[in-house]
Amino acid sequence: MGSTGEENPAAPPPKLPIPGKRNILITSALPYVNNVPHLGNIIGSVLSADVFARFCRLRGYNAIYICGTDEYGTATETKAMEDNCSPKEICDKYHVIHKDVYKWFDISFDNFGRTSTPQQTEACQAIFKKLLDNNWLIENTMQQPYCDTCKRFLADRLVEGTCPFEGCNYESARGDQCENCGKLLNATDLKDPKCKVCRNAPQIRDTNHLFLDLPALRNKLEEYINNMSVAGSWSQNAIQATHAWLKEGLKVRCITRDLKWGVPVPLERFKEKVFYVWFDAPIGYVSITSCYTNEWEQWWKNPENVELYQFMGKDNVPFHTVMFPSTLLGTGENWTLMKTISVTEYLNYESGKFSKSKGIGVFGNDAKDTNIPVEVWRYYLLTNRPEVSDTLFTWADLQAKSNNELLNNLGNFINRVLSFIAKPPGQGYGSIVPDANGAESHQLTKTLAEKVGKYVEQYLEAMEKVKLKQGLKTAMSISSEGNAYLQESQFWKLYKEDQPSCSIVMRTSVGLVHLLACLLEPFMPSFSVEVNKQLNLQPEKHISLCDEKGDVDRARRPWEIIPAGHKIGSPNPLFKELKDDEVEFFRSKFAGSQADRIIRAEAEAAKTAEQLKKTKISVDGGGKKQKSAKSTAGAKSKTTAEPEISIARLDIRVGKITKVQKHPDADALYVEEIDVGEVQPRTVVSGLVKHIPLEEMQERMVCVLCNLKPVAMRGIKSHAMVLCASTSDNTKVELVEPPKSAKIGERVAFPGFEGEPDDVLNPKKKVWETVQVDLHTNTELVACYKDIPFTTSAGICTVSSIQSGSIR
Ligand SMILES: Nc1ncnc2c1ncn2[C@@H]1O[C@H](COP(=O)(O)OP(=O)(O)OP(=O)(O)O)[C@@H](O)[C@H]1O
Repeated sequence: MGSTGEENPAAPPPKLPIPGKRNILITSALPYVNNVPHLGNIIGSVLSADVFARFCRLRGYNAIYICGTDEYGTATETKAMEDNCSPKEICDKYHVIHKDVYKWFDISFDNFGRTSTPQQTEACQAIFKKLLDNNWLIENTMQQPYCDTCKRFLADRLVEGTCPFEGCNYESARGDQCENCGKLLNATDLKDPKCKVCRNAPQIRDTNHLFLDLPALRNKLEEYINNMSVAGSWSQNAIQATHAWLKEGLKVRCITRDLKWGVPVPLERFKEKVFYVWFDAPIGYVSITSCYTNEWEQWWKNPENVELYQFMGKDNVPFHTVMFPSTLLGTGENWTLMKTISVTEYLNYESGKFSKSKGIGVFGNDAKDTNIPVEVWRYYLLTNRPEVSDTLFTWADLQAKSNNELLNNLGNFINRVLSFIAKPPGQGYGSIVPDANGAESHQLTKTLAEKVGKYVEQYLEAMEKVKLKQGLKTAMSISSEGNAYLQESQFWKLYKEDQPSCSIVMRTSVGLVHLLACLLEPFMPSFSVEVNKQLNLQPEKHISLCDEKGDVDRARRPWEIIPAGHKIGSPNPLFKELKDDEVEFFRSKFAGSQADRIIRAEAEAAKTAEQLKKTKISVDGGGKKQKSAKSTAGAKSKTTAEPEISIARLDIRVGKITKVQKHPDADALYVEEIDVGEVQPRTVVSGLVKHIPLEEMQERMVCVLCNLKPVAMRGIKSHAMVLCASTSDNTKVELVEPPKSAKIGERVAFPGFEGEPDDVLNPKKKVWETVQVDLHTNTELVACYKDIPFTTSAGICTVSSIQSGSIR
């Protein structure tokens, strides 16, 4: 395989294994591309692997961390079909979203790639050919639903029907699994099956597929599992899940699919098929490494010198302990097989499960929007990492941990130390770290140093075994010890009564501050950067945890960590209190599904707009006719006649789309900037993605209804509406177009219906809804209100092909 050639020339050269060093290759389960990752996904894979990668780098190991989006397969094809775009477009969009979320979470990948690359095709096909040459593949005929209308075989999840299990009989069971009873299914078992796309009943047809002969590979596989699970100290949950598979008896596993979006099977008679996503996804680790360096084989075909650590949630285990190793073993090549697997159980959300498909829980982008700093998020997720059993995310727990552990313990310790040192001479040390003569014989300090030494040992032991939660807890204990030490020493009294002892306490404490910044760096890198800034230490001076450099020994003599005479920077509080009302706000904001939240947000926005309007009316006391009618005298206004409902009350203007893009959170919507003759263009959201290609929207002249009440659509406020004609069945939609030479911003006229438009149409009066009934195109393709054409200074407005359509 070659390199992508896309490497950034300014980036450091890719790391390669170094003889004699510990070379550690770290991967986290490739997140599936079709959605935004939630906090469960983040702690289950990328964040956990990131902590370990950062720890390895601190230890001076030669480590790289590889991940990327898993892009092929049915789920992407289905999502693309739903969104009326290509699978590639779905992948491009979500790859960027994933990348941004992980960037915000400070995930330190050496390469975050993707699986839809030529390198992936090359890697998969090469491995496949080896398996074929070595006779580990079997061809079998399967029966699969085929849709005559859609002219294709249907993936299991594209078939819906009644669950065949007695007592369930759920009518919308998916071909791969029944959501109601949770049982795994074969699409052919469903009663009354239907194609999910066209709702026709599929037929069952024969189709040939290739299978990996796992039973024949069993001996090789078991030898690997037995040796490596001990050598790599696999976690109990990984061992259990693997043995459950072995116990069920290894069966041949199908590695091909009748799909288009995937790596093509390089055999003439299979040329219409692609590899199954679980065959190709783990090979993604290899191909993404090959995009990082041409010398990828030094990492992947070098088991003597490289240790492979893989991180994932529990549902991914058998694919990494059985399927992927069997695939690699079957090639007969000298692959670096997984040494250690770190598996999480599930993080659940408040009272239920995180769900991508149902949109339940807090998602990567939501975390950012809360303004709770990333270090708090990382800390909370890691203290709550589901290492041995499922754990629960609750807002109350996040608040308690943030306030009690980060603010009151860690933040408090650091701030007390640095603020005291920063005080002017006479009250403190004028920011200069004092000396610590006699620290070895200062009893309180000696006792503290012994405890800290032990904690550091325990921290290292836990982290080496990937017991991340334990590592974090141990590091935090050092902060508690620090607080107790400060308290016991009564340093504020010592300052007045025993200056040498006070200096010892302060220099030891500032050493602990630096040690904490180091030990906690894998968990909260942004916190460590800030502490080092407040300590006025350059990042390169950061203490490492290398045995060779003697750093671990130094941790046992904390007064030696920061030299006397060093000038610290300005101390600032590191954490903020999370208040009850904030937490309550988040809890209700993120309750229910994402869809519920959008509805709630829109209702909220409408309410606020209504209130604002009322406020404005009473403040400026009139001017325009609508306002004055209401504001002149409360009771009187009730009797004022509502102006007659006609097109004259609508403010339809000629506009030009100056910019258009897809809505970041809604696949059916565009977000446009439209010039309607005002100082600023208006932002308008339109549901036209399925009907008009993006490039055809660009620079188009349009008719824009400008006095609808602004409304938020999936988080973006739309300040007008683009008028379109549609056929009665809504299958075709076209823009209502003014003549090219019409003036941007001019009001579209309807001769005979003159008059000033309403400032803003009151939704309660249903003006728009009433007028809309009479908006249509005629047989000449002219846009009309009743039978009066939409008229501009340059002529009438038309549509391109829809006759007698309705306009809205
Ligand atoms: N609630 C959770 N807690 C911890 N880890 C999780 C949770 N949900 C998923 N994971 C893990 O997150 C990683 C990435 O998941 P992935 O993107 O494949 O999607 P998924 O949530 O498993 O859903 P799907 O496979 O339906 O797309 C996997 O290793 C998975 O095991």
